[in-house]
Amino acid sequence: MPPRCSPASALFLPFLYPTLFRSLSRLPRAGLSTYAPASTSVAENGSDKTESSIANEEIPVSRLNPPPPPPDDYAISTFADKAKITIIAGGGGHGCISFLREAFMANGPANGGDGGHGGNIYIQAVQDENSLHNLTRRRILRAGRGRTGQGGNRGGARGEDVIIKVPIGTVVREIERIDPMVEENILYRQAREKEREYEKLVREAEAAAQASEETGKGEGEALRLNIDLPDPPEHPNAHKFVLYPGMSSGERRNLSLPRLPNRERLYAQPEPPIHLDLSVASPRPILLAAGGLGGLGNPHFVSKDRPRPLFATKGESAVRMQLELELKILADVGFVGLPNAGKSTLLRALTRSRARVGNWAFTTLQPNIGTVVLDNYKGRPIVKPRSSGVSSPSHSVIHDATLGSVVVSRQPDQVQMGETPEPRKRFTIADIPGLIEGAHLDRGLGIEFLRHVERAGVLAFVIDLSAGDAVKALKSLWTEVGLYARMREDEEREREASERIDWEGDGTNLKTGQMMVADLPELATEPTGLQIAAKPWFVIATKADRPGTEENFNKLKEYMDAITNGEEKHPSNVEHAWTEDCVAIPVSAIHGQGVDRIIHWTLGLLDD
Ligand SMILES: Nc1nc2c(ncn2[C@@H]2O[C@H](COP(=O)(O)OP(=O)(O)OP(=O)(O)O)[C@@H](O)[C@H]2O)c(=O)[nH]1
Ligand SMILES: [Mg+2]
Repeated sequence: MPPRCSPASALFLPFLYPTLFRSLSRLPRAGLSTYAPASTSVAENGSDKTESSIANEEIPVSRLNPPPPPPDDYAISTFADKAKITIIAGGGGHGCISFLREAFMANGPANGGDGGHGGNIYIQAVQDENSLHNLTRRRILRAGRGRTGQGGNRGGARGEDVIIKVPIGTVVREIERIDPMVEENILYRQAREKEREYEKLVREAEAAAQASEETGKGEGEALRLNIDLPDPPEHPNAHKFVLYPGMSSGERRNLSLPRLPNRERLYAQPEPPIHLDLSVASPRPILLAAGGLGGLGNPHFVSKDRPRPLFATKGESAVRMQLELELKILADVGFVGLPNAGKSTLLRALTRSRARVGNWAFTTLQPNIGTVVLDNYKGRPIVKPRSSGVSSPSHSVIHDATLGSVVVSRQPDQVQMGETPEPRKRFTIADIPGLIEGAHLDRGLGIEFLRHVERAGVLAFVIDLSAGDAVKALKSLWTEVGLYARMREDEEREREASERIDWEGDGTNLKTGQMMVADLPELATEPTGLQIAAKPWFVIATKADRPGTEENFNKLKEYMDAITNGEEKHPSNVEHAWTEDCVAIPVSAIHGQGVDRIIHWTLGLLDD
């Protein structure tokens, strides 16, 4: 692998505004070590090349300045961050009707096996997955059905379980559920009601006949025979039985079905609506849909009066659910920037990422994640917690060419024992496709990708100093981010409102169609946009190696200072947004310069 930053590249680096760093008090002195202060200013060089489209022809090809990907590069892996799937748990297998038959034993005892239970559907967040594209292709996932029981008391096999593996950061929402057991329970209650009414009528007729006999009118028998009763209602559970196919019509007429035993599902079906935020790897799969119970074989119904039951029960039908999955990548830092600003180059400079880089807009079409390794994989503690004030100067930042990553390390003799909390060993960065002005109107690639930085602890706005007014660029980026935050808050409120609506009763009252709104606290009235604007943020002013960028940086720095001092409003115009310590850090990602500052500054913000 070529070195991250070739020694020759320093020759091309006239300066990175050394005088401006003094105000960045958070930054350790050691962190400044990779900067090569220069005595000449590029502005003085009088170069008028300030367009972002300037090709980096004079910079040697390296890991940070890779040759452009071929136009027919099909190596881009598929990525999906949204999926709608239907899951169908396995139904239970039917119970078996069978009798032992042996030589000299034509009519042996009942020996039908029970049906197998249906398979369950689980979900699990795992490290190895990073996209939902597999699920978007499958759409319907079914667990295995339980097998029917067999003669000779052999139970049916259990249906196979399905485990849906999703990336960490997936949010699962239930949209619709059809649980046949709930419907069956409602029908059962209605059928029982009818049965009770019928039993009452019979009892009343019996009492009238009894009374007539007692008064000596002798009409009791006649009355009993002439009772004008409706046809007896069907057994409430009749549909749950499988009948012996060889049953004679006489046997069918005299068949009296028993009450079914109360059976609990093997695994408790989670209450609706399911809402999971899988923000950490799940140690065990989480149950989404429980399989149906297997039916009972005919030996379960043997009694003194019924030695040869000619029926068994059917397996339970299983739950079907529609789920919406949304992947919101969980990175510690989110890069937000205009297209071609240099985000992916910066990600390469900070991590071992192989993100695509190209001198045109929308090179990145899907999020890239990189990990900044801080402990050289040796578990050495490295960074003091922020509460101790300014970052310790005892840390040094080096570019580890062998690891290809930036490593921040502390001298072993300076490791202090008993430090709490445990120092961070790595952090992750999400690089998303560029945002353009009007992205909220679906211009460019839209603002949907912002969901991958929505949950980041820190936002880093990557601004190309050679592409015109940096302050304007920052403002327009924040406008898009602010609009996105409001849109998300609106969506969240709508979802919450719809979850509060409950149909009255258990469904028996559906005629009235009355809605009840649960007695919950009032919903917030207006979206504030604070969800994102309250996050700590800073600006990474990149391509600082290009000539004529210092003035632009100066203006940006002034603007950032004004925000910190309260002279300027937060660029998103959101009230109470984070304006504590707004800085702009100039870097030259292509030369790997300034990236150590980003690491230190980020660590400071993350540990806050
Ligand atoms: N001179 C110079 N060029 C840079 C620097 N950083 C990036 N570039 C160049 O800028 C161009 C765009 O870089 P990318 O990293 O692909 O930009 P991006 O922001 O990821 O672009 P999109 O993915 O399209 O949003 C490439 O030609 C890089 O070589 C830098 O610090 N200095
Ligand atoms: Mg990119």
